[in-house]
Amino acid sequence: MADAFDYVIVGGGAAGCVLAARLSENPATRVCLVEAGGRDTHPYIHMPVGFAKMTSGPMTWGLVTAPQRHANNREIPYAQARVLGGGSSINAEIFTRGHPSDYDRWVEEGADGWSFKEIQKYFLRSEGNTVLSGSWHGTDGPLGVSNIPDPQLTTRAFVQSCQELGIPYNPDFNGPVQEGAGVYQTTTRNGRRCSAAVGYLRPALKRPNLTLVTGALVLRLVFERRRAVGVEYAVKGERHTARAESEVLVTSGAIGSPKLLMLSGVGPADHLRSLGISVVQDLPGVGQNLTDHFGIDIVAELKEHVSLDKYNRPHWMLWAGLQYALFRSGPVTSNVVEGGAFWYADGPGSQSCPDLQFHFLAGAGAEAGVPSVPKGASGITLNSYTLRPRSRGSVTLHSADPNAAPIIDPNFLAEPDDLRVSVEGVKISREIFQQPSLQRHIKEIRFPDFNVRTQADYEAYARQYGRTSYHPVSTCRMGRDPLAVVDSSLRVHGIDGLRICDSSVMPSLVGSNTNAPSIMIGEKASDLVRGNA
Ligand SMILES: Cc1cc2nc3c(=O)[nH]c(=O)nc-3n(C[C@H](O)[C@H](O)[C@H](O)COP(=O)(O)OP(=O)(O)OC[C@H]3O[C@@H](n4cnc5c(N)ncnc54)[C@H](O)[C@@H]3O)c2cc1C
Repeated sequence: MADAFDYVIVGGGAAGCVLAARLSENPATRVCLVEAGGRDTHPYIHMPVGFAKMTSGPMTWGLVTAPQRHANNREIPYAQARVLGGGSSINAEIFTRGHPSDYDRWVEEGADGWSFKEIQKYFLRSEGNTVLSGSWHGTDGPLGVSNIPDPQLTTRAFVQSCQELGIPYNPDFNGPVQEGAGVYQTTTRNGRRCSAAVGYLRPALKRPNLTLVTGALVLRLVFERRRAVGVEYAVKGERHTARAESEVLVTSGAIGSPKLLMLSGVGPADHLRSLGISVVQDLPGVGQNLTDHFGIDIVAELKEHVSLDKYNRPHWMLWAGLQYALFRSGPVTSNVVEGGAFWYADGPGSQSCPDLQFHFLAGAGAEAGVPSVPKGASGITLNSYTLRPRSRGSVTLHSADPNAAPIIDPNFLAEPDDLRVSVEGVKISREIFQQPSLQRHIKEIRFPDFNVRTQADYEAYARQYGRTSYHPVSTCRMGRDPLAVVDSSLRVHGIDGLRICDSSVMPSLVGSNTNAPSIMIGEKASDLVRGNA
């Protein structure tokens, strides 16, 4: 017999953990959270620097893109989390929230009630900032946010180089002004990562009305006529059913959510039929509109060992480990991607808000698939992307087998403007590296090398080296148009008892990293479900 709950939540990622914690606040509500990955016990998750070790391997789904037509037909590694906490357990911990105009645009795109003014309270409710306060910041929320205790020398040089280039210092990217350069705040507390699993779920797990099932791949949603009534999942090959007497809430992320809907018969009818899947609801937008930030890295070799690469050598690694174990300080408290900037491809004033974001990594070769410096040398990396790309891709099914990876086609650089803005990002990155504060540490910019000079060279570089920035969204877009999948209360069009409550519902990509916005969606979803919104 199936276990029965009021709510079954599919996917214990950033948004799913928020929802499970909020809905189980009412002791009379029975909540079940089902996660495909394991518990978040690995030490790399909790040490901020561990991010660099987790962009491939057992805590990811091991995905790659379809050949990217506009990026030299490369099949690009596509890291997405498969562990409790989802992306919030393996991400780079950068805490940014987008620009207020991103949310106001969502309203124009059909998401009534999601203007910045209306959703800001959810950002504030989630945020437990240990440094900043005032009308732009929450201090009491479950999501710990703090400053990087001891930014690397090269990070500080990066922020100064930006200023030398004319990009002003900004101590708070989440305040009234987004533009400028500074050191990111991170989702950490007391020198440890604060994922949604740590901040939200862990304290809630002691509640008897909250059931957590991990290592459980949800195979399909169960429908009675047009109502979702539960889920079928597999643990170690054994099948189980969890019944939802109120609603099924899908929070499987921008890749996992459309995949699960399509496996369950909700999606583009022709595509589903071609795979032998019976159609419950024809929704052509499921899996469409995939949007992601296409990040392009430049890498320099340093004259001396003044970046985190120094700690790749065993004796320094041991030293860093001891410092962290004894004092919770030192390089292990770094999220690696310490520095950042928001700026303009065509110069200040060219847009009403920045159209480029930069990430400075105090090291080289930290992430899977990114070029590095010669073995034994130390390096630094600067990544940039166009904040609001126009290219749209898709997630479709390879087969009706729930264990098969879907076809992920972000369609990077399909739109000429994305290439143009991206190239400006690479040029500005190079200029930042050429300013005095960083120049004094740099031996040689290795990627792009000195052969990259003309516009055509830069375009070729972007096509060859660009990659995911791990921000897929919009594959189950909120809205009213024919390609919208959910309404502004996150209910799936045409189906009862089913909502999608994660990054996949964003009407369009926000101009920043996407963890805090996904957590905000989880917060607002919890109010929509409880009828408090
Ligand atoms: C490597 C990496 C670095 C990033 N860096 C940053 C950063 O520094 N700052 C930032 O703001 N954002 C960052 N992001 C993005 C951010 O983490 C995501 O936007 C956010 O986690 C999305 O939340 P979500 O709840 O929509 O999905 P996720 O957090 O991905 O959660 C989805 C969960 O559902 C589970 N799942 C999927 N399918 C099923 C199924 N069929 N059955 C059961 N469970 C299932 C998955 O295992 C996963 O745990 C990064 C992401 C990654 C992957």
